[in-house]
Amino acid sequence: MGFEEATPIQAETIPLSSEGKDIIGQAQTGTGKTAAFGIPMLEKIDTKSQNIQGLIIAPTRELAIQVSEELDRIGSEKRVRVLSVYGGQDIQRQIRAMKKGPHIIVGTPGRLLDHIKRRTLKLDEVNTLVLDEADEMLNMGFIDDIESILKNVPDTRQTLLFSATMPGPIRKIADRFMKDPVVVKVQAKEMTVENIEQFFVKSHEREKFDVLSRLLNVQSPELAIVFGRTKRRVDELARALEIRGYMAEGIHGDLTQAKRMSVLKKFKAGRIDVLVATDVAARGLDISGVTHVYNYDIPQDPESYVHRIGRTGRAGKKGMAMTFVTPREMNYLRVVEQTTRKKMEQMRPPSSSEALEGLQRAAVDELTETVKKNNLEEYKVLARELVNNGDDSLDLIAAALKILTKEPDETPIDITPERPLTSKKKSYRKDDKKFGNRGGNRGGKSGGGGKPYNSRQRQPKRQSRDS
Ligand SMILES: Nc1ncnc2c1ncn2[C@@H]1O[C@H](COP(=O)(O)OP(=O)(O)OP(=O)(O)O)[C@@H](O)[C@H]1O
Ligand SMILES: [Mg+2]
Repeated sequence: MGFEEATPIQAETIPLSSEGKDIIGQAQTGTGKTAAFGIPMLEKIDTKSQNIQGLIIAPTRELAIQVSEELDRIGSEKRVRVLSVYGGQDIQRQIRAMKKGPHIIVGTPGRLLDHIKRRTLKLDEVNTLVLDEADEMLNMGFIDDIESILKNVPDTRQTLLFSATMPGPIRKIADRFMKDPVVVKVQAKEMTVENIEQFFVKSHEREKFDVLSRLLNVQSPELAIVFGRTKRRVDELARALEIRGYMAEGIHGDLTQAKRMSVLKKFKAGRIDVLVATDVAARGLDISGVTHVYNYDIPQDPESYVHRIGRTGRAGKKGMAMTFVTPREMNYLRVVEQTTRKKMEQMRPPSSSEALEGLQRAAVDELTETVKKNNLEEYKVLARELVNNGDDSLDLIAAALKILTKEPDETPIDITPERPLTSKKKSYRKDDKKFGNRGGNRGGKSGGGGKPYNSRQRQPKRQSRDS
């Protein structure tokens, strides 16, 4: 796969895992945790057997698919069969695939449980279990589902639990499902990746969209993800960006699975370059070329921040993260900073002339790229004619640039305002019930906030992304 050396989390956990130990593994986003649990699991598989020997549970469908693809690649020489099962896909098709004797199953909790109830999934030969993004599954209220699934997995199994964040309540999972786990925490000064430059942009709710447009124009990301708080937000933003001429589409849990997959596919192929998403895309997704992450709405908890911005700056690459914060949410920003132990630098919103300049620079880049490609023969005759006609070549280039420049589109856009997150002081302790607001039927409403960890236990189920 072109890997030259093990990443620290791989170097530390693979030997332990091969000895059969239960492991809680924590390391920053994009540092190869998938292979860290995947390689020893693949090593153990007996390919002569037709039984399922490895089970991986992941919080979202797209992540389940991605993990199964990565394991498939690593295990292809050995001919290990890996199958993903998740909600929104035809269950009969999954049942047929199950009959081909996969060695490893990667699934989302809801669908795994469904198969267990239908008796189409036999887990009694599973010797390795992985909970990827374990803390998120706890947030989403999947712990009872996981418990039910694990009743079907032998107690003698090895259990591995991985995430970039391990908030306190994760202990609950460890106590319930693991045996003397070794905690491996890759030591890092900050919880976020150093290669990601982190900024915040102070902006009033009603100005956010123009600020976003200008930032996109100035920064010209290769691929960008814009995170919004709710599904409605994502729909509105994606449409508004399209109106302004960006190639953008939204992804969230209310779309059909076919749509979710096609949007993601287009994004990976660069046929859209802005993906607007709810937290459904915050965890685990590994998409190369994502250079910028914009938190259009500040995330509701610090872990979500860590994972969202971790969609860029992966495997040693550089990235940039911009978090929009309304004046009333400044408090909240500090809570995030305290958790990540990293200060965000304030960025001034670009002016419209800076935005224009950004677009002009993009035109210059396009022009010089085209010169580099050097297949201009067919145009040189005309070019020579133009120059010989006496027009100044500087004027000619300037005209070409003017035509190439996609001038800023300032079409007025109407985005439904979101209420700001309540400040730490207001919501924490005095009125802890507010945390219950998280989730809601739009996939995470505003409200809630404050202290990140200990308030979690009382939260009701966040809306399922898995159904
Ligand atoms: N040893 C390695 N050397 C180089 N690249 C690697 C190595 N191991 C994994 N990678 C690549 O690094 C990228 C990130 O890996 P992966 O998705 O497993 O990260 P992660 O730690 O699970 O991140 P997240 O916390 O966001 O889920 C992937 O493209 C993966 O193929
Ligand atoms: Mg991962």
